[in-house]
Amino acid sequence: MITKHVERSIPRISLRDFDNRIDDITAELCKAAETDGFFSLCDTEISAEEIDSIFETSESFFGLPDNVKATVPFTHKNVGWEKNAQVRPSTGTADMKESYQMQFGSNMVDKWLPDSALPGFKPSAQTFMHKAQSVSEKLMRCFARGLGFPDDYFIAAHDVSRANAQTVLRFLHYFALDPSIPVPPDHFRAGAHADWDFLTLLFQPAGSSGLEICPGRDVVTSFGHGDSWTPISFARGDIVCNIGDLLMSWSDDRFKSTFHRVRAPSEPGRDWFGPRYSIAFFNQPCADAVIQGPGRKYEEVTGEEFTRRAMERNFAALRRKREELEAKREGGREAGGEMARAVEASA
Ligand SMILES: O=C(O)CCC(=O)C(=O)O
Ligand SMILES: [Fe+2]
Repeated sequence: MITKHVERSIPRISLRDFDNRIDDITAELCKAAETDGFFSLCDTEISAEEIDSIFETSESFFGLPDNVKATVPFTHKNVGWEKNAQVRPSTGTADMKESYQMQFGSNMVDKWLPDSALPGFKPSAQTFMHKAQSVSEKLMRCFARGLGFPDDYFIAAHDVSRANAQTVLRFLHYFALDPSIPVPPDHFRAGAHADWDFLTLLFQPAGSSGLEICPGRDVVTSFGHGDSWTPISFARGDIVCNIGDLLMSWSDDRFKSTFHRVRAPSEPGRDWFGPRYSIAFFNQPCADAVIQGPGRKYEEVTGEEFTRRAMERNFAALRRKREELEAKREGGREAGGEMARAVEASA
């Protein structure tokens, strides 16, 4: 599919003087959530230097040999390391990346490398997770207010001090590509998807390009997206945030969980072909959190059930995509056969 690029700008929201400005910030956040579902944050408690430093930590992890990273493999508890293994239903092909996911709770047992493998890694990752959680809790307070819930309603549902917390910090490394070898059009660094968490915080070194968004989704139960994409750039030290399917559902579809992707570089001279690093913090509900919007549009579900259904929808969409690709390949083989017969007949 040919990409149509559309200029849009996402709002930049300052968290300066948060306690005194909470109502103004709430209004800005809700407006952003109701439109494109993406916004960037500045003046947070995470400094640009802290973001630089966590990228050094992430690069040191990815610099380890694969056989060391493979000692903490990805599991269905949504933690651990994977490489070339995440297939998106939108593409049917694996993202060109590796990633390592960490959590706060008991799912991380045996999923941290020993300190001798990467001295200081675990405490620096955990310190950063707590800072990202603290920024997230400010946003949760505002979104609760905006929806008419008590201020600490979403914070309690995402309590990372509980053993059944599911919130994730994800380090991502998209591989360097050779500019002389064109990437097929259906291959992406990260294929189009919507996040199924409550709210995602994204960090990038300034100047890394590739992230694109495609707003326009009306209901959380639909899987499709349009074809008008907008590139998003990051100012140094800013955090780009997006609403996930869980908050879209919890707001009765008022706040939008928007499709996004990371395009592969395609034009030497314009695009960056070197490695790309990013960090995502996914706010996931505790397994026993009870989820229902103020207007009760969707039936009440637990955090565990919501996640299970989101994964099921994802796998069903992936199955459909695989069948579609298989049918195309069969069609291609048959058309190829017809062509061969036609050539034979005309020879
Ligand atoms: O790397 C990025 O910029 C985006 C990553 C992302 O969307 C994800 O992992 O869900
Ligand atoms: Fe995402």
